[in-house]
Amino acid sequence: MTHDDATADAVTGPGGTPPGPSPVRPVPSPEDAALPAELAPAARALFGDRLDLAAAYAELLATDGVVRGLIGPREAPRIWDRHLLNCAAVAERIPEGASVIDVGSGAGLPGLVLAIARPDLQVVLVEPLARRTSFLIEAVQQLGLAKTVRVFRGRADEAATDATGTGPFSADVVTSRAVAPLDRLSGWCLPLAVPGGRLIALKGASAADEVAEHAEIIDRLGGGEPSVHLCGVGVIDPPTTVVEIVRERVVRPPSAKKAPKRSRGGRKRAR
Ligand SMILES: C[S@@+](CC[C@H](N)C(=O)[O-])C[C@H]1O[C@@H](n2cnc3c(N)ncnc32)[C@H](O)[C@@H]1O
Repeated sequence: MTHDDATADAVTGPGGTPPGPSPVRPVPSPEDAALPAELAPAARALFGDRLDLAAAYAELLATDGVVRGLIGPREAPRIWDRHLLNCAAVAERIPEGASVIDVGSGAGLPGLVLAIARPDLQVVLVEPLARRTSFLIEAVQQLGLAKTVRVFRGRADEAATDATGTGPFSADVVTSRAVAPLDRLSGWCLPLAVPGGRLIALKGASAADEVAEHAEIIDRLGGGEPSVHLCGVGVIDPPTTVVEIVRERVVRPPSAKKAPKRSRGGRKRAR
């Protein structure tokens, strides 16, 4: 069967698309990732001498990332402002030389962006979906970031325990963007922070409302009082809003609490 035959079948066969103009699917192009002139000062301020590396990542996202369905085709022209700059601004909240775990990295946001902007950081990207971790592993290789970035395939709770045999992971800072509401996110991320370490959750306009709604459960999870900060003020517009929660107390999740001891016969031991 020739290519033309296949096309004809698809159009005219039972259940096929009726004849007419076929939907136009945008073809990803490296030009979509070009840094807009008006954003160049912010990009230079946030990436410094790593701007070329950021540009290489932007191109990967706009081409391979779109083809592999990791970001929508309409996102490609907005990669710099909505993704790279928005994420890079958060670097100002992370101490020099810190270890970072990014939960639910997707295509590397914000974890890979932070690793690009800050070569002093050691970053672990936590992501359960194979299609996404394949992209991340290839991106880390292509961008030459293997010395500072690791990719862990699994959920946050698996990274925090030894569930896969490669953990447990912990870090000074745990980042996350667009993964879950603050209560669930705290339950996943606080166990990954070292005591005294912090969760930095990238949130939009909902930040203050989420804090008010979930402060009590965050306290029960061992988190301190959440604080809201703006990152990149005077550099990007709008600045990035983050919620920070320090892991003040180590609270074991209910699943990790000891089961009641059983006698050899399998019955609960009498007290
Ligand atoms: C909406 S995407 C956001 C991706 C990226 N952070 C961004 O801002 O573009 C949410 C991501 O969280 C991941 N995810 C969902 N549940 C998770 C969990 N329990 N632990 C780690 N990642 C999770 C999903 O696989 C998905 O890649």
